[in-house]
Amino acid sequence: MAEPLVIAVPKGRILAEVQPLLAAAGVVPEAAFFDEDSRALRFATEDPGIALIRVRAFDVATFVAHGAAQLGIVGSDVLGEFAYPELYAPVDLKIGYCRLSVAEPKKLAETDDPRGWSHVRVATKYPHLTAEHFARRGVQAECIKLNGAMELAPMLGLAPRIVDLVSSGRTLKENGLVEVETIVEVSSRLIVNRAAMKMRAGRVVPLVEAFRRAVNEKAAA
Ligand SMILES: Nc1ncnc2c1ncn2[C@@H]1O[C@H](COP(=O)(O)OP(=O)(O)OP(=O)(O)O)[C@@H](O)[C@H]1O
Ligand SMILES: O=P(O)(O)OC[C@H]1O[C@H](OP(=O)(O)OP(=O)(O)O)[C@H](O)[C@@H]1O
Repeated sequence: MAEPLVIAVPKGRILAEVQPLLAAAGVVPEAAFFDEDSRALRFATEDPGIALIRVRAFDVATFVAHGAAQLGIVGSDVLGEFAYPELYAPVDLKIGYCRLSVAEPKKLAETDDPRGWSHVRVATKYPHLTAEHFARRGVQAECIKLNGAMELAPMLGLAPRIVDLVSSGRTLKENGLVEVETIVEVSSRLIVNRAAMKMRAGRVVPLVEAFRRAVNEKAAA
């Protein structure tokens, strides 16, 4: 029998929204998959032809781009940051809604005018998307790469501004920051390795269609 298809799923915040979608697409993982205390990383499903792996959000794209997993679920922020040509993103899963924004301390925003910026120093997990955004605006961006807790950067003098994901705005508010510019709206996507889409079309295409149907049914409900 052929090796099972591997679907890479992010652990952390999107997982709760992914679970009903997997079920609606007919992917039923073993119980340990839903157990946060499980240390396992690879999980069987009811279909011996499909396995799941649970990895960090940024690593989903890497596993799928290199063909170590054939499909994955990942935010469009991560896709934009890496821009892997090996990835095809056929379905917007309509979960994980947020936006990538520029933020700065409330006090600075009172007098600041983003239209006047010629150079900015920002702390971010997204140096490529940030540099692209500012380059389009003719602003030179100096990015300091962090992997989390960007909100600390302005108050500790690491960088006066940050570029981070915003949803409710609560994290910014609780850290004395305000949003001054939206870079891009974000949602999660189903991604597929382009070679797997061709070579294993018989298994991959029906699975992609099952996810597409699951999203449409949820939207219609
Ligand atoms: N506040 C949010 N609301 C909705 N979706 C979000 C939010 N924050 C992040 N996301 C989505 O979830 C994905 C994972 O988020 P994030 O990188 O914050 O997770 P994490 O669990 O901290 O990951 P890691 O620990 O691997 O760095 C993001 O790529 C984005 O697409
Ligand atoms: O506008 P809000 O609703 O407050 O959401 C924004 C926060 O969500 C994300 O972090 P997450 O909670 O995933 O934790 P992280 O710091 O581990 O990335 C993001 O990096 C912000 O910090």
